[in-house]
Amino acid sequence: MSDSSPIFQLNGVTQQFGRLTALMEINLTLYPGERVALVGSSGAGKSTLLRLLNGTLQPSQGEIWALGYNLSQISTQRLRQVQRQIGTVYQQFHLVDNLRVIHNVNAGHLGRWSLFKAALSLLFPLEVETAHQALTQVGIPDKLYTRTDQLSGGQQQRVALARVLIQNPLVILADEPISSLDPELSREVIELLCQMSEQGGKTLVTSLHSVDFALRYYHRLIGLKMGRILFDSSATNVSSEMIDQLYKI
Ligand SMILES: Nc1ncnc2c1ncn2[C@@H]1O[C@H](COP(=O)(O)OP(=O)(O)OP(=O)(O)O)[C@@H](O)[C@H]1O
Repeated sequence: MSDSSPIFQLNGVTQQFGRLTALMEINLTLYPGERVALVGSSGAGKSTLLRLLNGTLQPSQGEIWALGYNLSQISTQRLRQVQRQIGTVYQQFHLVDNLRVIHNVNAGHLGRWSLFKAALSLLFPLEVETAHQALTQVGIPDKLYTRTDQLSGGQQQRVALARVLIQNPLVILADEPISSLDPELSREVIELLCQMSEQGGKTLVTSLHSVDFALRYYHRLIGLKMGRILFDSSATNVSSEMIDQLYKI
């Protein structure tokens, strides 16, 4: 894959859940280093699109290419290799609450570590300095040994970001990463995500309910409405009419 090859390409992708069509005939190309926000009402298909991109969902129709591979035609082993290059951050953090922070951060190594090493690290934490550095980058270095469920929501989302830093993927997908945070923490988390994308040259795709954040921090906005792409535009070209149309019932 050359630097300018698409990182994702979707050709005629439709996603059905029983009789419900969550996404309809999506054609989309995303390039390395792009910062893309997915916006649209609840149920528009944003999370479904992210699950298709990280290969946790297979499309009902169409093709998904990620990092040069057609996801429905590769071996399980190759799929795991591709997925190692795609880090996902979720609204509900997806952390193990009763473990200390260091173990949740070290989960970023899991795609590379053997089962033995992973089990050993639960008893005697490995790569402590690397975990500490990642936590320093997200602003909570002192929480290394705190139990995860003793942290605030904003701090837990930072732990999830530190885990992605450790995973060091080519792509970061973030599914409504700020919906359970207050406006100030939301801004900090979005700024951290953008910083991670910018410093590492990583592609960032984020689903967001806040159009303001999308316009302020992202290069490209994709407006999804009832499973279709209503617009796909640079942030500077998104007009208030386009936003009104997106949220109009
Ligand atoms: N596993 C599933 N089984 C059945 N229906 C599903 C499933 N996942 C999503 N859907 C449906 O697909 C549609 C799109 O859902 P999706 O979660 O992608 O929307 P969204 O834009 O992310 O919404 P929100 O902003 O509320 O998270 C919705 O109608 C949802 O109920």
